[in-house]
Amino acid sequence: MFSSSSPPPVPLEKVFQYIDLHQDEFVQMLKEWVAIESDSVQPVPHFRQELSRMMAVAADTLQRLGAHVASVDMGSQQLPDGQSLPIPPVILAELGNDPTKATVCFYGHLDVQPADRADGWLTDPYMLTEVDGKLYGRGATDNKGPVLAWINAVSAFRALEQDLPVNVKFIIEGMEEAGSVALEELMEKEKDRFFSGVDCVVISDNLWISKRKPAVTYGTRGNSYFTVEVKCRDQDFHSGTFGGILHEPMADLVALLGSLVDPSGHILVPGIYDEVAPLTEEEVNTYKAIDLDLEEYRNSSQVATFLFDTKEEILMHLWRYPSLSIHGIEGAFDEPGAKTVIPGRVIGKFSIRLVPHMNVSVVEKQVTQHLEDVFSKRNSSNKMVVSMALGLHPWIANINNTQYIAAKRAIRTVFGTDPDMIRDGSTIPITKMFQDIVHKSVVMIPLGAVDDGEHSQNEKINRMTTNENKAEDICIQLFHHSVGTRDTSLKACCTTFKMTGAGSQ
Ligand SMILES: Cn1cncc1C[C@H](NC(=O)CCN)C(=O)O
Ligand SMILES: [Zn+2]
Ligand SMILES: [Zn+2]
Repeated sequence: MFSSSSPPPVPLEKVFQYIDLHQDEFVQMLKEWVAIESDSVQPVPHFRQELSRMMAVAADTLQRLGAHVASVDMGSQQLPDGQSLPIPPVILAELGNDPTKATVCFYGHLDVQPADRADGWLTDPYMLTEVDGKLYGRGATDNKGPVLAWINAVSAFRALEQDLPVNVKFIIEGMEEAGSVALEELMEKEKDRFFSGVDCVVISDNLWISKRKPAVTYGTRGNSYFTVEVKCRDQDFHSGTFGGILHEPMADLVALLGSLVDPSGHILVPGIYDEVAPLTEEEVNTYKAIDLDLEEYRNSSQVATFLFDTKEEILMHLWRYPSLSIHGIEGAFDEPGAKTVIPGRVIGKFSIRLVPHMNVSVVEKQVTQHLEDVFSKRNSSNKMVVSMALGLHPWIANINNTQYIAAKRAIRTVFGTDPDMIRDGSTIPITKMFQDIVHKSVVMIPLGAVDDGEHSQNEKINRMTTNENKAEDICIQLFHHSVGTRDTSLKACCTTFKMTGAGSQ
């Protein structure tokens, strides 16, 4: 239980001032972190070296803060082609272990999506560049900026020799963008060790849905990621000397991929909607309350027309219905020019975003069965292999949990408004592990803006969160807010930090 307006336990003005004065240093640090090409998606040794350098830099930063830091060796990853690559260590760091204080555990990741200037970046993706208060660079918003924001907030207290109102733990990984490889084993191992005593888990790895209104996130979709290989032989063919007498792998694959979803976005895999949670009227009302300007959303995403016309339908199809996306074809000819090849072996990649109460292994069976049915009707002599490369569960939180009440109160303090209670269509694999393995509930406090361009070209984070009511003023930014319920008696630690790099303009 909370007292509704207990004053913050430390004089926060000094902390805010410190943050304002040191923001250029924080941006400089982000620049150094962005310069590290910690790409976990492309499985090549160079990037894995960059990843371990990234984790070492972060471990060092936390150590200098006075944290007790462990870098946990995660072994190596076996790739389908037989190659083995090192997995970057996971950082487990602790600062403070006062049994009278609540313990907040922050999760973040320091790996990034691939980025290549040639993909259409206006600036070097690994060189943080500020334009009009926007800090462009790969990982700026996903997730290096937010991780640093949390570290900066702690460092402000340390620099001012102010007692932190909570104990803080950090778990920081380097494989999130690759599906958090091997993380589950670590969570099992640490559930009664590192995570014991944790009162609340906070993740800042998603975006607001609005440009104006801050948000708290209570659900994410899961993901089942499939590869479907169609093979005639390992080498390509000349289409002049073989075209006309072969079952072509690409033709099979295009038909298979074409059988997955209809033009309205409806997934064609039989049974796939069977377990989707039924929609209640009460739930529809929650979408009505969300601040989403469809016109602005369309414009900022540069999409002329979405599949749906209303805010409620759009939100439901992002958050509470599954979706199927086709990602690419390995082995296909994808260069400019008119090469006359018949690829001998191709691998299609697609994924289905999962929602409550869909089950990963049921979906795996349904998809495999569907593809086998479609393939067998083609009477192709090629070989088809379907496999599910990732199976990540959907997550939904109970928004009546104490940390949601705390998060709302923190946002009200900083922004003078209640947050939108949102879900997110993407997946943060660790969240469900916190729920199912460690039995800790998670609150997500997004720090990024709706137009930050996660995973896209010209990813950015804003230097400042601008509160509309305060126009050009430097606005207060939410960093960290926590409520401890360590004893049966109420213990509310309401702490609000300012930071650089949060929110939206
Ligand atoms: C790697 N991977 C494969 N399937 C799902 C993922 C995670 C990835 N996570 C995010 O983007 C977090 C967004 N803040 C995603 O949802 O695509
Ligand atoms: Zn992320
Ligand atoms: Zn990401």
